[in-house]
Amino acid sequence: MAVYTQLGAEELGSLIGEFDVGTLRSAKGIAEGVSNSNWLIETTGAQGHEQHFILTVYEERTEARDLPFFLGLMDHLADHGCPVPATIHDRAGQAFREVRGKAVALIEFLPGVSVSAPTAGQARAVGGALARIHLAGADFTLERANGMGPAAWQDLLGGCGHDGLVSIDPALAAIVERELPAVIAAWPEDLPRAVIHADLFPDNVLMLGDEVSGLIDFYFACTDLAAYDVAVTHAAWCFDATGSRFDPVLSAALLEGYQAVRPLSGAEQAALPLLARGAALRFLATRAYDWLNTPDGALVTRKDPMAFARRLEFYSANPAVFA
Ligand SMILES: Nc1ncnc2c1ncn2[C@@H]1O[C@H](COP(=O)(O)OP(=O)(O)O)[C@@H](O)[C@H]1O
Ligand SMILES: N[C@@H](CCOP(=O)(O)O)C(=O)O
Repeated sequence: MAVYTQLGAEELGSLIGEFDVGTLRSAKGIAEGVSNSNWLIETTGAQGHEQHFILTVYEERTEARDLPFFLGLMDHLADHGCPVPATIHDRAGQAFREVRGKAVALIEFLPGVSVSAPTAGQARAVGGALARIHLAGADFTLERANGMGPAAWQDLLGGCGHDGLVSIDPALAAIVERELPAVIAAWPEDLPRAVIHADLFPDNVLMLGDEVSGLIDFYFACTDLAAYDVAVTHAAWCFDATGSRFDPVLSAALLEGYQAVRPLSGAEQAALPLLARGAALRFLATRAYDWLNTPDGALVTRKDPMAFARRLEFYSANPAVFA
């Protein structure tokens, strides 16, 4: 359930009144998502034709100081023809406002559904869409460091401690103690950089058939290695939900789709096995930390860290999947 901030009808109505989108007709809380509060908003529309939007109230995991980067990037990519929702600016031209001390933005609604069992055609389309945002972001002027890079994995997994990891699964501490130092020691710094999404899981992609109609949830976007984003997307799309079964057909399709738009250099290709181990560690780290630190009864559903420990083991044992 992702509506943490309750807003009354009057409050929503006056908030919508700050934008040139007509008046509020309905507001439905959206259950999907974990980080922020989202509503599907319907208005009478500025020209009298009904319109739909997403209203997002940014909760504690999204820093307001990062919003000019995230929302500016979404506008930039939308302007460059990528299937990314643009921000609706208020009458004063601002991309976000404040309500109850929290930042809030009105965002273009895009059609489509998030798939749970992707086809090869869908994986190919996602690879292509990822490559297009990497290219289109090249002239985006803002930069943001990756707050979920190797130093954060170390902090988060260190914060779990050996015993905490063992309490999640008896094998987990040994996997982390073997993989984390090895991946960090070999982490490349000299590969091409881009503005990356950094969290392009199936739930952050809207699809209509085999077409990508929306890339959403840019709230981990940052400036980092383009090939690392390929590795994150590979880890997110090419396994079953438990991380137990790798799908070589999806893998080939995703990589082909990406390379048809932005071919990887030899150095990027050679780094993919290591970058994929890093991607698996990144999601293992946040999931393990949340597993141990989310209070019982919290609204957020904890995600299984072992699903990424299994991916990590797979990538470590099978570097040839990227050959
Ligand atoms: N621009 C959009 N167009 C259509 N649906 C959207 C849009 N943005 C978000 N959604 C819907 O809201 C849900 C939650 O959004 P998301 O940004 O993933 O939240 P969170 O940051 O909390 O994970 C998505 O799964 C999707 O169903
Ligand atoms: N994709 C991450 C969790 C981040 O949640 P999101 O809803 O903001 O994409 C994971 O699966 O661990």
